[in-house]
Amino acid sequence: MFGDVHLREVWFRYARKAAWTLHDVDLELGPGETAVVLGPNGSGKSTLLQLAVGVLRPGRGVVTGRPDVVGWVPERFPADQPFTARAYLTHMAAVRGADRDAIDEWADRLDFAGFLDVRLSRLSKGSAQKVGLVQALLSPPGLLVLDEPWEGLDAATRKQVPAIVADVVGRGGRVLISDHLGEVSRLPAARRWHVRDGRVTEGERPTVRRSIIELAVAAGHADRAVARLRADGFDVLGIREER
Ligand SMILES: Nc1ncnc2c1ncn2[C@@H]1O[C@H](COP(=O)(O)OP(=O)(O)OP(=O)(O)O)[C@@H](O)[C@H]1O
Repeated sequence: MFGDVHLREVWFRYARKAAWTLHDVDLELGPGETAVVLGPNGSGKSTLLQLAVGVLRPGRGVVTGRPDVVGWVPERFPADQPFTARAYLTHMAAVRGADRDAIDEWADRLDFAGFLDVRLSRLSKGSAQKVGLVQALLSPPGLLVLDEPWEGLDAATRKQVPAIVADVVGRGGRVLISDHLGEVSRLPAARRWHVRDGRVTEGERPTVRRSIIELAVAAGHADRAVARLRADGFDVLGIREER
């Protein structure tokens, strides 16, 4: 979990001799940090995210410090597969060495439990996106990459995105999110990376000054306390058990 994910002098193009889609990209994202990637359609936001995930390789430069567990939710979950959501997620949990209970926990949290036994190809776009989100969260990711998470999801799940981000950064993970709907206001403490003309520039760092308060509650009440704090708009940065 330690250290920055670093895109070092990264250049990328989709074909040899084509124009560079991104060039001179030098960015770092540290543990506990969130960055929102902003930019017009076709500017290269998804490309940047896929370079960070490792599904695209830079033409020049290198990405270092990528953690072992990377959760990636592409813009569109590929739902044309002949499995039920549960069979797919069970397989993904086995591949990732994740606890199977995580499937039911996330399905409950995202109000998706009733769809677990439906075939992926029969799910609505919003439900398929939830499967994509759950597979990315089965093992707590050191880097979570969400491509336009607000777009495919229903309103109730959209509201949960900041809490999911808070969970990941609270465990020392990093989160990278693209956003062309202007939903970034839901994440006031996030850094902003602007993609334009193939370059990525950092926006002004958020200036929200925060006070960090540590609380202790009886272990059995932790979930309820966290839910209430989040409902009141507070950032819950982390939860740990007393030894
Ligand atoms: N597989 C590909 N092959 C060739 N060109 C591609 C490919 N994927 C994307 N591009 C091109 O690369 C550029 C950047 O695309 P990208 O999808 O990264 O932009 P984006 O900012 O995420 O766009 P949007 O907001 O519309 O999702 C665009 O000109 C796009 O047409």
